[in-house]
Amino acid sequence: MTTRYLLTDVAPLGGTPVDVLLADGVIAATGPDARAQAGDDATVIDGAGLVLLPGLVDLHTHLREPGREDAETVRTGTRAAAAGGFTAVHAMANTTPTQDTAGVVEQVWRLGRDAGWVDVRPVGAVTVGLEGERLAELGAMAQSEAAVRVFSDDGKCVHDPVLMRRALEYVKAFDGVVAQHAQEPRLTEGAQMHEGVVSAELGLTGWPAVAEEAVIARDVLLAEHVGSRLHVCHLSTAGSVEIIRWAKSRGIDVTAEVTPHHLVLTDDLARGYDPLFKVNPPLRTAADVEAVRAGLADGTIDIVATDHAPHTREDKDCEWAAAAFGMTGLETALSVVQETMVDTGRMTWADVARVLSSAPARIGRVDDHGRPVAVGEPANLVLVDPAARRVVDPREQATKSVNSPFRGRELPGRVVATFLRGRATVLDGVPCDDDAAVSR
Ligand SMILES: NC(=O)N[C@@H](CC(=O)O)C(=O)O
Ligand SMILES: [Zn+2]
Ligand SMILES: [Zn+2]
Repeated sequence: MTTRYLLTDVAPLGGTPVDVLLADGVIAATGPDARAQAGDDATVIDGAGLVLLPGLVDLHTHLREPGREDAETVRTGTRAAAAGGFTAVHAMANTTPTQDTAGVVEQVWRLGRDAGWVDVRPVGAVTVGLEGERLAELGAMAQSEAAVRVFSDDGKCVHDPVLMRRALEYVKAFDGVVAQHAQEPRLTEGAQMHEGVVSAELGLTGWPAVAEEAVIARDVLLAEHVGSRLHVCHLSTAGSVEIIRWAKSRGIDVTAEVTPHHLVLTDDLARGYDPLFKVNPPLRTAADVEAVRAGLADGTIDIVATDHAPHTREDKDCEWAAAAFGMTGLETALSVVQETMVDTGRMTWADVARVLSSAPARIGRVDDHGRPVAVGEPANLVLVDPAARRVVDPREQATKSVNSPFRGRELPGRVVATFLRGRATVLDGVPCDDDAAVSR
Protein backbone atom coordinates (compact mmCIF):
# COMPACT_ATOMS: atom_id res chain seq x y z
CA MET A 1 0.00 0.00 0.00
CA THR A 2 1.32 3.44 -0.87
CA THR A 3 1.48 6.22 1.70
CA ARG A 4 -1.63 8.35 2.11
CA TYR A 5 -1.05 12.10 2.01
CA LEU A 6 -3.24 14.77 3.51
CA LEU A 7 -2.44 18.13 1.90
CA THR A 8 -3.90 20.81 4.13
CA ASP A 9 -5.05 24.23 2.90
CA VAL A 10 -3.71 23.86 -0.63
CA ALA A 11 -5.05 26.02 -3.44
CA PRO A 12 -6.11 23.84 -6.41
CA LEU A 13 -5.24 25.79 -9.59
CA GLY A 14 -4.59 28.80 -7.35
CA GLY A 15 -8.22 28.91 -6.18
CA THR A 16 -9.76 28.69 -2.71
CA PRO A 17 -7.63 26.69 -0.23
CA VAL A 18 -8.96 23.27 0.73
CA ASP A 19 -7.73 19.98 2.22
CA VAL A 20 -6.97 17.19 -0.26
CA LEU A 21 -6.47 13.49 0.56
CA LEU A 22 -4.40 11.27 -1.73
CA ALA A 23 -4.96 7.55 -1.19
CA ASP A 24 -4.77 4.41 -3.32
CA GLY A 25 -3.29 6.35 -6.23
CA VAL A 26 -6.19 8.76 -6.60
CA ILE A 27 -7.56 11.98 -5.15
CA ALA A 28 -9.69 10.26 -2.51
CA ALA A 29 -11.42 13.25 -0.93
CA THR A 30 -11.40 17.04 -0.74
CA GLY A 31 -12.70 19.53 1.81
CA PRO A 32 -13.92 18.34 5.25
CA ASP A 33 -14.16 14.75 3.96
CA ALA A 34 -10.40 14.71 3.37
CA ARG A 35 -9.53 15.22 7.01
CA ALA A 36 -12.29 12.89 8.16
CA GLN A 37 -11.11 10.06 5.90
CA ALA A 38 -7.40 10.63 6.42
CA GLY A 39 -7.12 8.56 9.57
CA ASP A 40 -4.04 8.59 11.75
CA ASP A 41 -1.61 7.06 9.32
CA ALA A 42 -1.75 9.75 6.62
CA THR A 43 1.34 11.92 6.16
CA VAL A 44 0.26 15.53 6.60
CA ILE A 45 1.78 18.18 4.35
CA ASP A 46 1.10 21.77 5.35
CA GLY A 47 -0.04 23.31 2.09
CA ALA A 48 -0.77 26.85 3.29
CA GLY A 49 0.30 29.26 0.56
CA LEU A 50 0.92 26.43 -1.91
CA VAL A 51 -0.73 25.89 -5.30
CA LEU A 52 -1.82 22.40 -6.35
CA LEU A 53 -1.66 21.67 -10.08
CA PRO A 54 -2.06 18.55 -12.18
CA GLY A 55 1.38 17.00 -12.73
CA LEU A 56 3.17 18.69 -15.61
CA VAL A 57 3.40 16.94 -18.98
CA ASP A 58 6.30 17.69 -21.32
CA LEU A 59 5.72 17.08 -25.00
CA HIS A 60 9.39 17.66 -25.86
CA THR A 61 12.21 16.17 -23.78
CA HIS A 62 15.58 14.81 -24.92
CA LEU A 63 16.55 11.94 -22.60
CA ARG A 64 19.60 10.95 -24.75
CA GLU A 65 19.36 7.22 -24.00
CA PRO A 66 20.23 5.10 -25.91
CA GLY A 67 23.47 6.52 -27.25
CA ARG A 68 24.48 9.61 -25.27
CA GLU A 69 24.30 8.39 -21.70
CA ASP A 70 27.24 10.69 -20.98
CA ALA A 71 24.85 13.66 -21.36
CA GLU A 72 21.69 12.17 -19.79
CA THR A 73 20.02 8.84 -19.16
CA VAL A 74 16.35 7.95 -18.91
CA ARG A 75 16.89 7.68 -15.16
CA THR A 76 18.65 11.05 -14.65
CA GLY A 77 16.41 12.89 -17.11
CA THR A 78 13.18 11.60 -15.59
CA ARG A 79 14.46 12.33 -12.07
CA ALA A 80 15.07 15.91 -13.28
CA ALA A 81 11.54 15.91 -14.72
CA ALA A 82 10.03 14.91 -11.38
CA ALA A 83 12.10 17.60 -9.64
CA GLY A 84 10.62 20.10 -12.08
CA GLY A 85 7.06 19.00 -11.28
CA PHE A 86 6.49 16.71 -14.26
CA THR A 87 4.64 13.40 -14.12
CA ALA A 88 4.90 12.52 -17.82
CA VAL A 89 7.40 13.33 -20.56
CA HIS A 90 7.67 12.58 -24.25
CA ALA A 91 11.15 11.32 -25.09
CA MET A 92 12.38 12.69 -28.41
CA ALA A 93 13.48 10.29 -31.13
CA ASN A 94 16.97 11.64 -31.95
CA THR A 95 18.77 8.94 -29.98
CA THR A 96 21.44 6.50 -31.23
CA PRO A 97 20.06 4.19 -32.45
CA THR A 98 17.15 6.36 -33.55
CA GLN A 99 13.73 5.66 -32.04
CA ASP A 100 12.44 4.56 -35.42
CA THR A 101 11.35 0.97 -34.69
CA ALA A 102 9.02 -0.74 -32.24
CA GLY A 103 12.08 -2.30 -30.58
CA VAL A 104 13.81 0.97 -29.73
CA VAL A 105 10.69 2.81 -28.54
CA GLU A 106 9.80 -0.17 -26.34
CA GLN A 107 13.32 -0.11 -24.88
CA VAL A 108 12.95 3.56 -23.92
CA TRP A 109 9.44 2.99 -22.58
CA ARG A 110 10.70 0.12 -20.38
CA LEU A 111 13.65 2.16 -19.07
CA GLY A 112 11.17 4.85 -18.10
CA ARG A 113 8.85 2.42 -16.37
CA ASP A 114 11.70 0.80 -14.45
CA ALA A 115 13.10 4.17 -13.34
CA GLY A 116 9.67 5.06 -11.95
CA TRP A 117 10.02 8.84 -11.81
CA VAL A 118 7.48 9.84 -14.48
CA ASP A 119 5.53 8.16 -17.25
CA VAL A 120 7.73 8.12 -20.35
CA ARG A 121 6.02 8.29 -23.72
CA PRO A 122 8.57 7.75 -26.49
CA VAL A 123 8.26 9.85 -29.62
CA GLY A 124 8.72 7.88 -32.85
CA ALA A 125 10.88 9.12 -35.71
CA VAL A 126 9.02 10.12 -38.86
CA THR A 127 11.79 8.90 -41.18
CA VAL A 128 14.32 6.08 -40.86
CA GLY A 129 17.38 7.34 -38.99
CA LEU A 130 15.98 10.91 -39.21
CA GLU A 131 17.45 10.84 -42.73
CA GLY A 132 14.40 12.35 -44.39
CA GLU A 133 14.35 9.68 -47.09
CA ARG A 134 11.77 7.06 -46.23
CA LEU A 135 9.05 6.75 -43.63
CA ALA A 136 9.85 4.79 -40.46
CA GLU A 137 7.57 2.01 -39.19
CA LEU A 138 5.00 4.42 -37.80
CA GLY A 139 2.24 1.82 -37.47
CA ALA A 140 4.47 -0.69 -35.68
CA MET A 141 5.55 1.96 -33.18
CA ALA A 142 1.93 3.00 -32.62
CA GLN A 143 0.90 -0.60 -31.97
CA SER A 144 3.89 -1.42 -29.77
CA GLU A 145 3.79 -1.51 -25.99
CA ALA A 146 5.08 2.08 -26.08
CA ALA A 147 1.82 3.12 -27.86
CA VAL A 148 3.51 5.96 -29.76
CA ARG A 149 1.17 8.80 -30.78
CA VAL A 150 3.68 11.61 -31.42
CA PHE A 151 6.05 11.34 -34.37
CA SER A 152 8.93 13.72 -34.97
CA ASP A 153 12.33 13.97 -36.65
CA ASP A 154 13.13 16.73 -34.14
CA GLY A 155 16.66 18.01 -34.48
CA LYS A 156 15.92 17.82 -38.17
CA CYS A 157 13.02 19.09 -40.27
CA VAL A 158 10.91 16.78 -42.42
CA HIS A 159 11.62 19.07 -45.35
CA ASP A 160 10.45 16.86 -48.24
CA PRO A 161 6.81 17.91 -48.74
CA VAL A 162 5.84 14.51 -50.14
CA LEU A 163 7.18 12.67 -47.10
CA MET A 164 5.52 15.19 -44.81
CA ARG A 165 2.24 14.70 -46.60
CA ARG A 166 2.49 10.90 -46.35
CA ALA A 167 3.36 11.05 -42.65
CA LEU A 168 0.38 13.32 -41.96
CA GLU A 169 -1.90 10.93 -43.87
CA TYR A 170 -0.47 7.82 -42.25
CA VAL A 171 -0.78 8.89 -38.58
CA LYS A 172 -4.51 9.50 -38.98
CA ALA A 173 -5.05 5.73 -38.80
CA PHE A 174 -3.98 5.64 -35.14
CA ASP A 175 -4.90 9.17 -34.02
CA GLY A 176 -1.25 10.22 -34.14
CA VAL A 177 0.28 13.63 -34.67
CA VAL A 178 3.35 14.79 -36.56
CA ALA A 179 5.46 17.22 -34.50
CA GLN A 180 7.52 19.28 -36.90
CA HIS A 181 10.89 20.91 -36.19
CA ALA A 182 10.28 23.73 -38.67
CA GLN A 183 13.61 24.65 -40.25
CA GLU A 184 14.13 25.09 -43.98
CA PRO A 185 17.54 23.42 -44.36
CA ARG A 186 18.81 25.41 -47.35
CA LEU A 187 17.98 28.74 -45.69
CA THR A 188 19.87 27.74 -42.54
CA GLU A 189 23.06 26.17 -43.90
CA GLY A 190 25.87 26.89 -41.44
CA ALA A 191 23.53 28.97 -39.29
CA GLN A 192 24.80 29.84 -35.81
CA MET A 193 22.24 32.27 -34.38
CA HIS A 194 19.21 34.40 -35.26
CA GLU A 195 19.74 36.42 -38.45
CA GLY A 196 19.47 40.07 -37.52
CA VAL A 197 21.35 43.06 -36.20
CA VAL A 198 23.33 41.07 -33.64
CA SER A 199 24.44 38.33 -36.06
CA ALA A 200 25.58 41.02 -38.49
CA GLU A 201 27.59 42.72 -35.77
CA LEU A 202 29.16 39.49 -34.55
CA GLY A 203 29.79 38.14 -38.04
CA LEU A 204 27.99 34.86 -37.31
CA THR A 205 25.93 33.12 -40.01
CA GLY A 206 22.25 33.87 -39.46
CA TRP A 207 19.17 31.60 -39.08
CA PRO A 208 16.43 33.79 -40.53
CA ALA A 209 12.88 33.82 -39.15
CA VAL A 210 11.57 32.99 -42.61
CA ALA A 211 13.27 29.58 -42.48
CA GLU A 212 10.87 28.65 -39.68
CA GLU A 213 7.83 30.51 -40.96
CA ALA A 214 7.99 29.12 -44.52
CA VAL A 215 7.89 25.52 -43.24
CA ILE A 216 5.04 26.23 -40.80
CA ALA A 217 3.02 27.91 -43.57
CA ARG A 218 3.56 24.93 -45.87
CA ASP A 219 2.74 22.41 -43.18
CA VAL A 220 -0.52 23.97 -42.00
CA LEU A 221 -1.66 23.94 -45.63
CA LEU A 222 -0.61 20.30 -45.99
CA ALA A 223 -2.43 19.41 -42.76
CA GLU A 224 -5.54 21.12 -44.07
CA HIS A 225 -5.25 19.42 -47.44
CA VAL A 226 -5.08 15.91 -46.00
CA GLY A 227 -7.28 16.61 -42.94
CA SER A 228 -4.69 15.59 -40.41
CA ARG A 229 -3.28 16.79 -37.08
CA LEU A 230 -0.06 18.85 -37.02
CA HIS A 231 1.98 20.02 -34.04
CA VAL A 232 4.66 22.70 -34.39
CA CYS A 233 7.68 22.33 -32.11
CA HIS A 234 9.46 25.25 -30.39
CA LEU A 235 7.86 28.09 -32.33
CA SER A 236 10.08 31.15 -31.95
CA THR A 237 9.10 34.10 -34.16
CA ALA A 238 6.36 36.73 -34.29
CA GLY A 239 5.60 35.67 -37.87
CA SER A 240 5.11 32.04 -36.79
CA VAL A 241 2.52 33.17 -34.23
CA GLU A 242 0.68 35.04 -36.99
CA ILE A 243 0.64 31.97 -39.25
CA ILE A 244 -0.70 29.72 -36.47
CA ARG A 245 -3.36 32.31 -35.63
CA TRP A 246 -4.43 32.39 -39.28
CA ALA A 247 -4.42 28.58 -39.55
CA LYS A 248 -6.59 28.20 -36.45
CA SER A 249 -9.03 30.81 -37.75
CA ARG A 250 -9.45 28.58 -40.80
CA GLY A 251 -10.17 25.57 -38.61
CA ILE A 252 -6.93 23.77 -39.40
CA ASP A 253 -6.09 21.13 -36.79
CA VAL A 254 -2.77 22.57 -35.66
CA THR A 255 -1.21 23.01 -32.22
CA ALA A 256 1.98 24.83 -31.30
CA GLU A 257 4.50 24.93 -28.49
CA VAL A 258 6.90 27.56 -27.17
CA THR A 259 9.89 26.80 -24.95
CA PRO A 260 10.56 28.58 -21.65
CA HIS A 261 13.79 30.02 -23.06
CA HIS A 262 12.03 31.62 -26.02
CA LEU A 263 9.65 33.28 -23.54
CA VAL A 264 12.45 35.26 -21.93
CA LEU A 265 15.90 35.16 -23.59
CA THR A 266 17.00 37.14 -26.67
CA ASP A 267 19.73 37.02 -29.32
CA ASP A 268 21.58 39.79 -27.44
CA LEU A 269 22.93 37.04 -25.21
CA ALA A 270 25.10 35.80 -28.11
CA ARG A 271 27.30 38.88 -27.68
CA GLY A 272 29.25 37.13 -24.92
CA TYR A 273 29.90 34.18 -27.26
CA ASP A 274 28.86 31.84 -24.43
CA PRO A 275 27.56 28.64 -26.10
CA LEU A 276 25.12 28.19 -23.20
CA PHE A 277 22.91 30.46 -25.28
CA LYS A 278 23.31 28.51 -28.52
CA VAL A 279 20.07 26.71 -29.27
CA ASN A 280 17.93 25.59 -32.17
CA PRO A 281 15.78 27.44 -33.13
CA PRO A 282 17.92 30.35 -31.99
CA LEU A 283 17.06 32.96 -29.39
CA ARG A 284 15.24 35.72 -31.27
CA THR A 285 14.56 39.44 -30.68
CA ALA A 286 12.67 41.21 -27.90
CA ALA A 287 9.77 41.74 -30.33
CA ASP A 288 9.59 37.99 -30.93
CA VAL A 289 9.63 37.33 -27.18
CA GLU A 290 6.70 39.71 -26.75
CA ALA A 291 4.83 38.03 -29.65
CA VAL A 292 5.22 34.51 -28.25
CA ARG A 293 4.11 35.69 -24.79
CA ALA A 294 1.03 37.31 -26.35
CA GLY A 295 0.38 34.17 -28.43
CA LEU A 296 0.59 31.96 -25.35
CA ALA A 297 -1.68 34.29 -23.37
CA ASP A 298 -4.37 34.38 -26.06
CA GLY A 299 -4.28 30.64 -26.77
CA THR A 300 -2.74 30.81 -30.25
CA ILE A 301 0.19 28.88 -28.80
CA ASP A 302 -1.26 25.85 -27.03
CA ILE A 303 1.50 24.72 -24.74
CA VAL A 304 4.89 25.29 -23.18
CA ALA A 305 7.32 22.42 -23.86
CA THR A 306 10.83 22.37 -22.45
CA ASP A 307 12.94 21.07 -25.35
CA HIS A 308 15.23 19.93 -22.50
CA ALA A 309 18.43 19.29 -24.48
CA PRO A 310 21.26 18.16 -22.19
CA HIS A 311 24.80 18.18 -23.58
CA THR A 312 28.15 17.20 -22.10
CA ARG A 313 30.70 19.81 -21.06
CA GLU A 314 32.87 18.79 -24.02
CA ASP A 315 30.02 19.57 -26.41
CA LYS A 316 29.29 22.96 -24.80
CA ASP A 317 32.59 24.26 -23.36
CA CYS A 318 34.13 25.17 -26.70
CA GLU A 319 34.02 28.03 -29.16
CA TRP A 320 30.55 29.08 -30.28
CA ALA A 321 30.76 27.64 -33.80
CA ALA A 322 31.84 24.20 -32.57
CA ALA A 323 29.34 23.95 -29.69
CA ALA A 324 26.18 21.83 -29.77
CA PHE A 325 22.75 23.45 -30.00
CA GLY A 326 20.55 23.05 -26.93
CA MET A 327 19.88 23.91 -23.29
CA THR A 328 18.39 22.09 -20.32
CA GLY A 329 14.92 23.08 -19.12
CA LEU A 330 12.99 20.55 -17.05
CA GLU A 331 13.93 22.00 -13.67
CA THR A 332 13.32 25.66 -14.54
CA ALA A 333 10.28 25.53 -16.87
CA LEU A 334 7.60 26.16 -14.27
CA SER A 335 9.56 29.04 -12.71
CA VAL A 336 10.06 30.71 -16.09
CA VAL A 337 6.36 30.42 -16.89
CA GLN A 338 5.52 31.87 -13.47
CA GLU A 339 7.93 34.77 -13.97
CA THR A 340 6.94 35.64 -17.53
CA MET A 341 3.21 34.86 -17.53
CA VAL A 342 1.77 34.64 -13.99
CA ASP A 343 3.76 37.28 -12.12
CA THR A 344 3.16 39.67 -15.05
CA GLY A 345 -0.61 39.15 -14.74
CA ARG A 346 -0.96 37.62 -18.22
CA MET A 347 -2.03 34.15 -17.06
CA THR A 348 -3.65 32.49 -14.06
CA TRP A 349 -2.54 29.24 -12.41
CA ALA A 350 -5.47 27.59 -14.17
CA ASP A 351 -3.92 28.74 -17.46
CA VAL A 352 -0.58 27.30 -16.33
CA ALA A 353 -2.30 23.95 -15.68
CA ARG A 354 -3.64 24.11 -19.23
CA VAL A 355 -0.41 25.01 -21.06
CA LEU A 356 1.89 22.75 -19.01
CA SER A 357 -0.42 19.81 -18.30
CA SER A 358 -3.89 19.31 -19.76
CA ALA A 359 -3.16 20.58 -23.28
CA PRO A 360 0.12 18.67 -23.76
CA ALA A 361 -1.55 15.53 -22.35
CA ARG A 362 -4.34 15.91 -24.88
CA ILE A 363 -1.99 16.51 -27.82
CA GLY A 364 0.14 13.48 -26.86
CA ARG A 365 -2.94 11.37 -26.03
CA VAL A 366 -1.59 10.64 -22.55
CA ASP A 367 -4.41 9.23 -20.46
CA ASP A 368 -4.44 9.84 -16.72
CA HIS A 369 -2.38 13.02 -16.84
CA GLY A 370 -3.52 16.62 -17.15
CA ARG A 371 -6.80 15.71 -15.46
CA PRO A 372 -8.89 18.02 -13.27
CA VAL A 373 -7.97 18.23 -9.58
CA ALA A 374 -11.09 16.37 -8.49
CA VAL A 375 -12.14 13.37 -6.42
CA GLY A 376 -11.61 10.06 -8.19
CA GLU A 377 -8.95 11.38 -10.56
CA PRO A 378 -5.47 9.80 -10.63
CA ALA A 379 -3.19 11.55 -8.13
CA ASN A 380 -0.69 12.88 -10.67
CA LEU A 381 -0.05 16.24 -9.08
CA VAL A 382 2.50 18.92 -8.30
CA LEU A 383 2.57 21.20 -5.27
CA VAL A 384 4.19 24.58 -5.92
CA ASP A 385 5.34 27.39 -3.64
CA PRO A 386 4.92 30.54 -5.76
CA ALA A 387 6.37 32.80 -3.02
CA ALA A 388 9.73 31.03 -2.92
CA ARG A 389 12.72 32.38 -4.83
CA ARG A 390 15.95 30.62 -5.73
CA VAL A 391 19.14 31.17 -7.65
CA VAL A 392 19.61 28.52 -10.33
CA ASP A 393 22.70 26.39 -9.72
CA PRO A 394 23.09 23.57 -12.27
CA ARG A 395 25.30 21.65 -9.85
CA GLU A 396 22.28 21.27 -7.57
CA GLN A 397 20.03 20.03 -10.38
CA ALA A 398 19.09 16.42 -11.02
CA THR A 399 19.97 16.50 -14.71
CA LYS A 400 23.38 15.10 -15.60
CA SER A 401 24.19 18.13 -17.73
CA VAL A 402 24.94 21.67 -16.64
CA ASN A 403 23.94 23.64 -19.74
CA SER A 404 21.20 25.72 -18.13
CA PRO A 405 20.87 29.19 -19.64
CA PHE A 406 19.39 30.33 -16.32
CA ARG A 407 22.56 29.59 -14.36
CA GLY A 408 23.04 32.25 -11.67
CA ARG A 409 19.62 33.80 -12.27
CA GLU A 410 17.10 34.24 -9.51
CA LEU A 411 13.73 32.74 -10.45
CA PRO A 412 10.41 32.64 -8.60
CA GLY A 413 8.63 29.49 -7.49
CA ARG A 414 9.68 26.12 -6.16
CA VAL A 415 8.35 22.60 -6.64
CA VAL A 416 7.62 21.36 -3.12
CA ALA A 417 6.22 17.93 -3.98
CA THR A 418 5.38 15.82 -7.01
CA PHE A 419 3.05 12.80 -6.91
CA LEU A 420 2.85 10.02 -9.49
CA ARG A 421 -0.31 7.97 -8.95
CA GLY A 422 -0.34 9.03 -5.31
CA ARG A 423 3.32 8.14 -4.67
CA ALA A 424 5.62 11.04 -3.81
CA THR A 425 8.50 11.34 -6.30
CA VAL A 426 9.56 14.67 -4.75
CA LEU A 427 9.04 15.81 -1.15
CA ASP A 428 10.31 19.03 0.47
CA GLY A 429 11.74 19.90 -2.93
CA VAL A 430 13.99 16.82 -2.98
CA PRO A 431 13.62 13.75 -5.23
CA CYS A 432 12.58 10.67 -3.20
CA ASP A 433 15.37 8.34 -4.27
CA ASP A 434 14.52 5.57 -1.87
CA ASP A 435 10.93 5.31 -2.99
CA ALA A 436 11.48 5.54 -6.73
CA ALA A 437 11.08 2.36 -8.70
CA VAL A 438 9.32 0.54 -5.86
CA SER A 439 5.58 0.74 -6.35
CA ARG A 440 4.16 1.42 -9.75
N1 LIG B 1 16.97 22.33 -29.46
C1 LIG B 1 18.25 22.12 -29.67
O1 LIG B 1 19.00 23.09 -29.79
N2 LIG B 1 18.75 20.88 -29.75
C2 LIG B 1 18.02 19.64 -29.73
C3 LIG B 1 17.39 19.34 -31.03
C4 LIG B 1 16.17 20.14 -31.35
O2 LIG B 1 15.27 20.30 -30.52
O3 LIG B 1 16.02 20.60 -32.48
C5 LIG B 1 18.98 18.53 -29.31
O4 LIG B 1 18.65 17.35 -29.51
O5 LIG B 1 20.04 18.84 -28.76
ZN1 LIG C 1 13.95 20.86 -32.65
ZN1 LIG D 1 14.18 19.19 -29.36
